[in-house]
Amino acid sequence: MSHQSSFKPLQPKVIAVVPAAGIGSRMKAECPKQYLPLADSCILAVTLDVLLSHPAIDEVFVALNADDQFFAQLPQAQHPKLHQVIGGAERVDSVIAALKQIDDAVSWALVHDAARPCLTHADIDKLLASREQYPQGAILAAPVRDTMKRARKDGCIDTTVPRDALWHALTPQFFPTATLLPALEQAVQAGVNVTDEASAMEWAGVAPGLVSGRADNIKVTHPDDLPLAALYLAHHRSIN
Ligand SMILES: Nc1ccn([C@@H]2O[C@H](COP(=O)(O)OP(=O)(O)OP(=O)(O)O)[C@@H](O)[C@H]2O)c(=O)n1
Ligand SMILES: C[C@](O)(CO)[C@H](O)COP(=O)(O)O
Repeated sequence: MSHQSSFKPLQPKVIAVVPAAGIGSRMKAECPKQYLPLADSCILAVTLDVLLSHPAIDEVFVALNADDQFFAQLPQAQHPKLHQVIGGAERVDSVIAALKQIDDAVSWALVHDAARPCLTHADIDKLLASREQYPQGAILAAPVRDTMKRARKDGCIDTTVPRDALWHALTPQFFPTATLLPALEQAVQAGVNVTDEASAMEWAGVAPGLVSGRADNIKVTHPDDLPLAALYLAHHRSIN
C-alpha cells in the first residue's frame, strides 16, 4: 500500500518590518504623518491592520521614534503578533534596528512603509508567491506611466529619459532576513544612500525581482497624498 507522504516542508516564517519612526516633515502637519487621521483610525493603524490580518504574516516589528507619544494609544499596540523597537535617524537605521531583533535565521523579512496604508492582501500574496521565482528576494513595483524628464539646474528640461524599463519601487520589499541585514549594514557602512532595501541588496550584487503591484499603493508623503489615500482605501473597501 503506497502511503502518500503527508509531510509538508515547513515554510520559513514571514516577519513584517514596519519603519514608522519618521517625523513626516514633508507633510507639514501638527503630528508625525503616520498618526494623521485616515479611514476610522490613523495611517499607521490602517497599515498595521493590513499586515496583522494577513494569515501568512507571522509577526510584525514596528520601529518607532524614541519620542513617540502616540503609539501606545493604538489598539494595535496590544496585538500578540506585534513587537515594538526603537528606530533610528534614517529609515534604513530603523529597518536595521528591527531586523536585529529577529531571532529566526531562516525567516523572510517583509519590509513595508508605515506611510503606505493602501496595501492590499492580494499584492502581499503576489509578493509572497514570488519567493519561488525570486529566491534572492523581490519588491512590489509599478511601471512608470508618464514620460520622464530629467531637469536642468535652471528648471528646464535637460532630456527625456526612456521609460520602457523604469519602475516605481514600492513596498513591501521581501528578502531573506539573513542576507538583508548584513547587506543593509555594509551598505550604510560604505556610505551608500540606502533609500530602500533593494538598493542595499543591489549594492551587495543581488538583482531583486520586480513584482508588479497596484499603483494605488501610494506613500503618503505630501499633504495632497492623504485625501488620495482615503479615496483609494474607500474604493478597496467598497469592492471587498
Ligand atoms: N528615521 C526614520 C525615517 C523614516 N522612517 C519611516 O520610513 C517610511 C518612509 O519614509 P518617509 O516617507 O520619508 O517618512 P518620513 O521620513 O517621516 O518623511 P519626511 O522625509 O517627509 O520627513 C515612513 O513610514 C517613516 O515613518 C523611519 O522608520 N525612520
Ligand atoms: C522605500 C520607498 O518607499 C521605496 O520607494 C522609498 O524609497 C522611501 O523613501 P523615503 O524618502 O524614505 O520616503
